[in-house]
Amino acid sequence: MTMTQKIPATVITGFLGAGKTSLIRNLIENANGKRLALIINEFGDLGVDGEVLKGCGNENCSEEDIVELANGCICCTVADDFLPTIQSLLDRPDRPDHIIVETSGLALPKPLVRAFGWPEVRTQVTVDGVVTVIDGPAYRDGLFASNPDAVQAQREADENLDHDSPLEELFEDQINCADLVILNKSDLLDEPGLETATAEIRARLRPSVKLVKASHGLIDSAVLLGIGAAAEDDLDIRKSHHDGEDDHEHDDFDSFVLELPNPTSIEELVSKLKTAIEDHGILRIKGFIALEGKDMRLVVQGVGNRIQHYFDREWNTDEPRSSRLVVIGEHGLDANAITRFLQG
Ligand SMILES: Nc1nc2c(ncn2[C@@H]2O[C@H](COP(=O)(O)OP(=O)(O)OP(=O)(O)O)[C@@H](O)[C@H]2O)c(=O)[nH]1
Repeated sequence: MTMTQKIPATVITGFLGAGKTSLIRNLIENANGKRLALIINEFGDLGVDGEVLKGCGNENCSEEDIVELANGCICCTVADDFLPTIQSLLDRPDRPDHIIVETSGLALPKPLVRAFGWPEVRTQVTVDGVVTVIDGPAYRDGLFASNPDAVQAQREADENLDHDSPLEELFEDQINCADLVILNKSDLLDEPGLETATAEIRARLRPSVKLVKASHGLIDSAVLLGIGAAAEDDLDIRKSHHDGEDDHEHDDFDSFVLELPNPTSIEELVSKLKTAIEDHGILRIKGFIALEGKDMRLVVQGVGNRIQHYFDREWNTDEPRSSRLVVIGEHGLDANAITRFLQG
């Protein structure tokens, strides 16, 4: 009797805008004939990542193979969202060769990996590897480091406090869970910057964890897939700040969707967005813009103060030509002020 082989699944994690979607897009295009199924979880409900990936139009991964989970962070909705989704992929007559799960940039990977250990899943699927994508320039600029002054002040006020910043905690949870870490956006770091970042990150990883550099998520699929970690079996070595907690919240972060009047100039739009990002400490901004007089849809991607934009396709006749952006930042983001400024 032959045993049915478990389907390998790769969990892709990494902070907002680190390059997870770019990595997956590249993987789809270089899958060497493997049929991939994607489960995409995004913070903010515009579904930008799903749209970008569906835009690939690749036979290794058709639109039906892409499932979007938009009800909040996957780590909090595993039972309601993730498990039924995995089950429905497994019930298909044409099962995928490999499942890729893109978590939202704010998700803790460990609760998701734990879900793969649930009895109904573990007999059929195994976590081939947890891949953590790091935004190189954001790391260099200290986004994930705790603020030493603030920590000292807290320590003096109460020595029992958890001293880490929310961004640092999340970063640590994401790298602690990894089997493979990708230092992405290498093109934006100089050689000494790359060396420093590599050495510092290396020192924080378990010895068995591989660290590779990449630009635009370009990684050989042979490095990415086939790690064979069975991560669901060794959760204990993957330390989390939330170990022992039944539940956790994402209330360190806020997000909202903003509708803009359709702009007439890309340059003006980008300059306004940059001002808003700087004035309000926005971490991530992305969405679709209907530029006046253009039949193409404009995709806007902002990570920190870096903004990219490109036309991806013509507007469909049955969709409203409107301009909508999702805005994400740390808790306390002033949605009203940002909206007033960008709509004005
Ligand atoms: N210069 C440079 N830009 C990159 C690189 N990788 C990704 N980007 C850009 O960074 C932005 C965010 O990339 P995504 O792949 O959408 O990042 P993500 O991690 O999926 O983002 P979220 O799903 O919002 O967390 C896009 O504008 C990308 O084109 C890179 O290696 N170098």
